[in-house]
Parts: sequence; C-alpha cells; structure tokens
Amino acid sequence: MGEAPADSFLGDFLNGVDLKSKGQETAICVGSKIYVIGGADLESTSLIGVRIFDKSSGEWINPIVLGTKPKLSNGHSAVLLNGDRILVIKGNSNSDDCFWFLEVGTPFIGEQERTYGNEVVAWSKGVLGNVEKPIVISGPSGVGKGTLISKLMIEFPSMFGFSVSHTTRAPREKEQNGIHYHFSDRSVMESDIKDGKFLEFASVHGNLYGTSVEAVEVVADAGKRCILDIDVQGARSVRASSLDAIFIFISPPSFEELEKRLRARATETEEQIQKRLRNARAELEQGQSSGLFDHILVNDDLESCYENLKKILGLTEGVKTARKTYPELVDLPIEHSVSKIDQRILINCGAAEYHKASNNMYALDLSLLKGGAPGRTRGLNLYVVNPSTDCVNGDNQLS
Ligand SMILES: Nc1nc2c(ncn2[C@@H]2O[C@H](COP(=O)(O)OP(=O)(O)O)[C@@H](O)[C@H]2O)c(=O)[nH]1
Ligand SMILES: Nc1ncnc2c1ncn2[C@@H]1O[C@H](COP(=O)(O)OP(=O)(O)O)[C@@H](O)[C@H]1O
Repeated sequence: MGEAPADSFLGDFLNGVDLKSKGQETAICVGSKIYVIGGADLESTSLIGVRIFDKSSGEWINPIVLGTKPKLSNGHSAVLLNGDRILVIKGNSNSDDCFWFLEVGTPFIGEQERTYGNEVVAWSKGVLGNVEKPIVISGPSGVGKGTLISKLMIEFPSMFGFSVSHTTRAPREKEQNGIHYHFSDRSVMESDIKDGKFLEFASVHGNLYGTSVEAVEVVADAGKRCILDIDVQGARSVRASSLDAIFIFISPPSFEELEKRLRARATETEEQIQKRLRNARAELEQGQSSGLFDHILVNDDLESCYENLKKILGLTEGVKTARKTYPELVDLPIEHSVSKIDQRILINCGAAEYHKASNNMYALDLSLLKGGAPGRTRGLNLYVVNPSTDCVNGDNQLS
C-alpha cells in the first residue's frame, strides 16, 4: 500500500466521537497509529479488514489479525475504549453479531507482538448478558474427572457444555472424534497453535493436548457454562489468560486407590499406566500446593464428591436450566450514531420511521466487561433508553 500524509488521510473521514468514518471504513487514532477498519480483508472480501497507518513513518502496515473476524456489513461505527481496544458496532446485524472488539494494545496483544515480532490486532466477539464462569477441572489420570463431569452433564444437560480438546493421542475404544476429543495430527495441531487458535496447550504423558478458542466459544455461544478437563499446566495457562474461570482440583483419597482405579479402567497399556502414575505424583504436589486452584475436592466416595462439586457450583435442588440473561434482540440500522459516556455507549438509531429497529436509542453498559481476545468479550449489558423518562444527569449516570 502507498504512503499518505496523516493529515490529508484523516481529512477524508468524517468527524465524530473518537470516530472518523468514510463509507464502510472507520479510522481510529491510537497514539501515533491510525487503525482503519473496514474495506477488504486480505483473506476474504466478505470479512472486515484492518490496516494501520503509522503517522511517524508515514507507512501503511498490514497487521497480523488474530481471532474470528466479523463479517462485513454496509456500515459500522467504532469507538476507542481505554486506549487499548476498539468497540465496533455493526449496522443491520442482530444483537449476537452486532458488537465486536478489536484489541490493539491490551496485554494479550503485547504478548502476541513479542511472539510474532510484528504488529498484531485481535478480534473478539461481544456477547450480551452474563454466562457464568467456565469451570476448569484438573487432577491426575484416573482420579475420576471424566466420571464427575459426565454426571454433571447428564443431570444438567442444558446448563453445561464440555470443551472438546484437541489431542495427538490415539482414541480409546469407546471414544468418538469430536465428542470426547478432536483427535489430531501433531503437525496440524502445532500449526494451529502457531496461528493463535489455541487458548492453551501442553504436553501431557508424551502427547500434545490443547483447548482451542473455538471449543470454549461454541459452548458459551449456546448459552451454556463451559467445563474444561485439562492438566495442571493447562490450568496455569488458563489462569494467565483472559478467561475468567473457577479452578477445581480433584484429588484421590490415596495414591494406592488412584493406581487401582487406573488399572481397573483398563484403557492404558502397562507402560502408559506407569507413565501416568509417575506424572500423578508431580501433579498432586503442584495441584495441592500451588494456590492455583480455588477448590480441592477429594474423590473418595463418588456420590459425596459429586454433591460437593454441585455445592461449589451453586447447584441446589430445583436448578436445572441455564440462567440465560440475554436481553431482547436488536437490529441496529446501518445509519446510527454513537456517543460515549464513561462506561456507557449511547446508540442513537435516528427517527423510527426510517429503519426497522423497534427502538430509537439504546445504551450499552460496558462496566462489567470480562474476557476478550482470543475468546469472547462478555458481560455487555444492552438496554433501551426511553428519552421521555430516562435522562443523562451531570454525573454521567443514566437514570
Ligand atoms: N492442558 C491440557 N490438558 C488436557 C486437555 N485435554 C485433556 N487434558 C489432560 O490430559 C491428561 C490426559 O487425558 P486423557 O488422555 O484423556 O487421560 P485420562 O485423564 O487418564 O482420562 C488429563 O490430565 C487431562 O485433564 C487440554 O486441552 N489441555
Ligand atoms: N469415587 C470413585 N470411587 C471408585 N471408582 C471411581 C470413583 N470415581 C471414578 N472412579 C472410576 O475410576 C476410573 C477412572 O475415572 P475417570 O473418570 O476415567 O478418571 P479421569 O477422567 O480423571 O482420568 C473409572 O473406571 C471410574 O469409573
């Protein structure tokens, strides 16, 4: 791409609140860089593209773009938040495809830029409402993690979803691809890890295991609470990631009992059993002493351990369905304007007769934002503003 002096470049865009737009493109200034969002993506013309104009060098940069990219719409608006991420609001889209975040300076981006040695930006889709925190379950092989998770999924089918990991280990007799694991080639998995498609990965008992961003997202998008069965190294990586989760370590009543269960399961060769038992000692030590886990449960009697697990998860009698807190669906018109007041974004749809959105003004509360790239940005609260009864007072409070 050619060079363009910054001022003449910005002159092509309309002025707005932190927002300059030109047809289907918006330009947002962050420090010495201008992020131009819209237009053709390098991979596909149906996706929103991102390029950066560096004011200090006068050069255009094509950054590495991580995360799922949003589909192009006829118009969007963009607002800079906290100087490190850009909220993109797409017109003519349903509420589940309306709000996107382009991270440009978050700690995640800093980390990725160090890895890639290149300019990086990352998309994450904004999710309305509050799905409860994912649950990370760790513990040595044979302790009963899978058994406890199956019990939860059977008793609460609409509430929990399992994060299906990728692994390079061979399937066991009753395991199905895509249900228990995505059984993968090491080279494919390694290349996907390099492309930023994994939330975490680890080498466990000689094989590669990993949680893809997608595995967690599909569960959350279905409005379900995600359960991850991963090893202690994976739990540590998730703790350091943007995924805000509850961490539970399952411990055996004794090492002898663990060995008994592992042998009785009869799914591993003697050599594999020996390897798992060796690793179990280290895992038990780390799991119980690292402070990484919020809860440690001893799986002695299965039923009482299961009851304790349910207590931790707040599952009392009568709670059987997912508590979905999604607000009504909205379909914002292409022509809309946005303004930012503290942690709230006001979206003005203009006169009702010109568009099919059923309301004129919405407020998007961002004060409880959680997560972010490479996963989803959650906790968006959208509500209708009634101008005749609601007002924005001097403290910038919408009341
Ligand atoms: N880090 C990480 N560990 C995983 C993942 N999936 C499974 N594991 C862990 O890998 C270990 C071996 O799992 P598996 O081969 O199914 O054997 P099992 O634990 O004996 O049933 C267990 O500690 C799992 O928790 C993953 O996606 N990431
Ligand atoms: N509390 C328990 N008491 C006795 N056996 C158990 C208990 N929990 C699980 N098991 C058995 O131990 C074996 C290992 O359990 P599994 O859920 O496969 O462990 P993990 O997923 O942690 O590797 C299985 O045969 C399972 O039926």
